[in-house]
Amino acid sequence: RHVPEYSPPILWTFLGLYSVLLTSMFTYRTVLYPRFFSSIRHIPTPKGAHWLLGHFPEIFRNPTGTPHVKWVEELSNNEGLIRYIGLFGGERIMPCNAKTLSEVLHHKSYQFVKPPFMRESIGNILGLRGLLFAEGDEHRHQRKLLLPAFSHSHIKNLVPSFWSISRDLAESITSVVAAAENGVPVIEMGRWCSLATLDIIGRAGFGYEFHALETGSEDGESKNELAWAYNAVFKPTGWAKGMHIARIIVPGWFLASLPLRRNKEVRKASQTIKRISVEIINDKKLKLAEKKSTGGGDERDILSIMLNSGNYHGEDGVEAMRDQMMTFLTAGHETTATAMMWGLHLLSLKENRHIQLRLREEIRAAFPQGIPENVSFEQIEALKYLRNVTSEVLRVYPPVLLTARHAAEDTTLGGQFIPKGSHIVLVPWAINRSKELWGEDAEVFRPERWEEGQMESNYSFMTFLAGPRGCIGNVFAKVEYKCLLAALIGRFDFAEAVEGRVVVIKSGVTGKPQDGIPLKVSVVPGW
Ligand code: HEM
Repeated sequence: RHVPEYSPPILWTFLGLYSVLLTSMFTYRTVLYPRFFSSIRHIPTPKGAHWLLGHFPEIFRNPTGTPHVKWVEELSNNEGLIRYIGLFGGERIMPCNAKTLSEVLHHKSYQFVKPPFMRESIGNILGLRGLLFAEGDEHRHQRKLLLPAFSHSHIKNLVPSFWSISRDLAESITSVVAAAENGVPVIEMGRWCSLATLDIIGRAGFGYEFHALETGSEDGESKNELAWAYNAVFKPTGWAKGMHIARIIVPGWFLASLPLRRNKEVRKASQTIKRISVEIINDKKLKLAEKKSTGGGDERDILSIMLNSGNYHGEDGVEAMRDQMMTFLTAGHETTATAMMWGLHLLSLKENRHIQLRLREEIRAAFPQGIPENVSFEQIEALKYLRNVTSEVLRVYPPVLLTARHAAEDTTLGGQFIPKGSHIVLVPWAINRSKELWGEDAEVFRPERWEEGQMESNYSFMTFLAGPRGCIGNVFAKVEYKCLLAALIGRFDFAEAVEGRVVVIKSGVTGKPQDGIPLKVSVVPGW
């Protein structure tokens, strides 16, 4: 006022003050708060966090989950919680003993909810109104309704479907091997496994035939629209990681609206999955009406249960059922296909050759007449080595490497105060490979450990998580997996296409091997 020639215009004053304020806030949030003020700063934190980028560079450089395995080891006296720092001071809490895991997964499972970023990133594919994203009473209600589709007695009835598709898979691969002109062919098995698990969830989950295997060409490509859509979404690319980082700075809705090729692909895939889900619902309605008119029986697949419950009315009901179908289609097929990829990879390694041979011996001894037309639940369950191999693959390579939760209210974990809004990271990969829980050879693929009853508690094996929000398809998946593996290992020998190839995990919704699983496949005569 007194010396106007030295006073900046009001706009500059405002912008200057605003910049000072923003810089102070940013410095406080990213540098000062996590070090000096955060109420969770005393939780053991791995060394080496960058002042601005936290542990992010280490997470970014390494395959998903591997820094977490190291931290669990380094901070072994951590009282069940480890804190690490993401980009710009974002704190993450990782529960890592039975007590804290049981609190998050069991006793307080509705206080630790699915975080908003998960809805934004995968909701469009996994169905926002389905079981995976439902919370509180809505979740309890949906889970109770759907449980009969996963009861022991129902899973037993599904074994013939699991087996017949496993046989179809073996026959398809046999044709590819037979058509090969130059010796032992190299086949990318991942695509084939994905087609088989899609057919299984179609038939066993919804009473619907996708015919994905039938339309598979020699390289495992399928003309099936749904198989295409899932392949587009789940193919392991660096994109998922890139989007994850970008989401820290830019809102998810904005990223999704950018005119990028990947966004267009995902949008098209999501529309295809939605359209086909509605077609299946309409088809099922007709079938159920026909059955009712002929006095037909009580169907227990996921879709029939929903339709018969009387809970889903009108257009809104169709939308809710469609989302549920998307949840089961996605959660129930890519996970098992990923586990199959790792299983075949592990068994094809030279150092695991004896395991593959012993497994084949067990399968052939149980079915000496050759690949059977049908098998029963009891026959599959009687194969003890198959059970050990399956459990060990699922331990060493859990398809869901890590997942997240968000504290919906102020709460505690292991006696430590956890403020509302805290980010929780659950890392099956790190728990399943913890030396404290599994011994010095935790990283080694050794099926025999399951005979020794080595599992310390239900919280040592986190592949399916646990508690009310653990995988509802746990038993379904294990039996399905055993059928697929038995049919393939019974008939074929698998060897690495390139001996000693380093297989890198690419993490998307599931942690898949980058570049798939190309294997030398040959038929072992006599089965
Ligand atoms: C090897 C195969 C499988 C693995 C490793 C697996 C793993 C998991 C994991 C880790 C979760 C918890 C995710 C989270 O809360 O963040 C989950 C949830 C779920 N899974 Fe699976 N899954 C498999 C197969 C299946 C199958 C075959 C089905 C269905 C037929 C299925 C259906 C579901 C559903 C509906 C949920 C949500 C449960 C809830 O929130 O109540 N999964 N699965």
